[in-house]
Amino acid sequence: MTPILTLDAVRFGYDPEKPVLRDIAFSIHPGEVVAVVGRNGAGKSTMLRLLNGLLRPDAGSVRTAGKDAAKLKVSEIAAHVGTVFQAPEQQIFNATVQTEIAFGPAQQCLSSEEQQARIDDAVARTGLGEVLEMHPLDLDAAMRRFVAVASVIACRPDLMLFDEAQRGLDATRRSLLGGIIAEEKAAGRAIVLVCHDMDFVAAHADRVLGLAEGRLVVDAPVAEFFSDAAATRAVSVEQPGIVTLSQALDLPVALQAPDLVLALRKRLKGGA
Ligand SMILES: Nc1ncnc2c1ncn2[C@@H]1O[C@H](COP(=O)(O)OP(=O)(O)OP(=O)(O)O)[C@@H](O)[C@H]1O
Repeated sequence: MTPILTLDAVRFGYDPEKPVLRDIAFSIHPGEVVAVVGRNGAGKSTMLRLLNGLLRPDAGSVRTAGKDAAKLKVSEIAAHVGTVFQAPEQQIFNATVQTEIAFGPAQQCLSSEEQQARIDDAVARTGLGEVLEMHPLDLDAAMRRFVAVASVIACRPDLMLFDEAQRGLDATRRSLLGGIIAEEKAAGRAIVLVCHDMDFVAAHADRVLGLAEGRLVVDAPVAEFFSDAAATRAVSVEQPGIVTLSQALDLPVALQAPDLVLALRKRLKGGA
């Protein structure tokens, strides 16, 4: 399968003499949900900015949709890579929720019917139907986040970057965001989550990229990563409670409560 995006031997430093990221190499394929983890300052947000072209590597290459990203403008990369930034107020610039969500599809070569269909779909899936005429910055922080999410999903990019998009959301909205991630994955789009919340990673990611000391020290399927104490230690994250519990019960690694319940039921029936 052709990757959506490939990094090869990427090095970057805000001061080129002091690289924040070194020798970074990985590819992202359609339908993957990839979590980027690591301690504060490990370089996660910097890596996202290399993926969406806001930063350019000092060495190495980024290929986006099969092309050398060095030859693409940020706007050309944005047609393939959409970003929900940590602070949505930094990306929101329209006076109503409706016009904010409509902005992206209007930049694409789409019929007005297709634009409207994408806007309606994004509004319905993010639950913003009641606030379309409001100024996005008059909404609470969680709703503002969903305005940013709706603006990105309405563009249907190949790859979406969510920088701590789950942070501060209540259980209902976390579940709404998780559902959107699953729907986008099912539609063959890829998602990168920069995330400090390991329960969210366990529930929604397929694969983990772990950064430490500016290097990619983990690239593993999520269950394998959380089962490996040395790997979680290397990137300074804790195992989610559900993984600790399944290991304590000597069951296969569960990433969500229903998996654990299933494994327990199987054991009680004498099946495991
Ligand atoms: N605009 C900038 N100019 C100079 N240095 C920066 C800039 N942005 C980040 N840094 C530095 O680069 C390093 C990596 O920062 P980055 O924000 O990418 O880490 P992070 O893993 O996303 O951290 P956090 O988990 O706290 O968000 C840190 O040492 C940070 O201080």
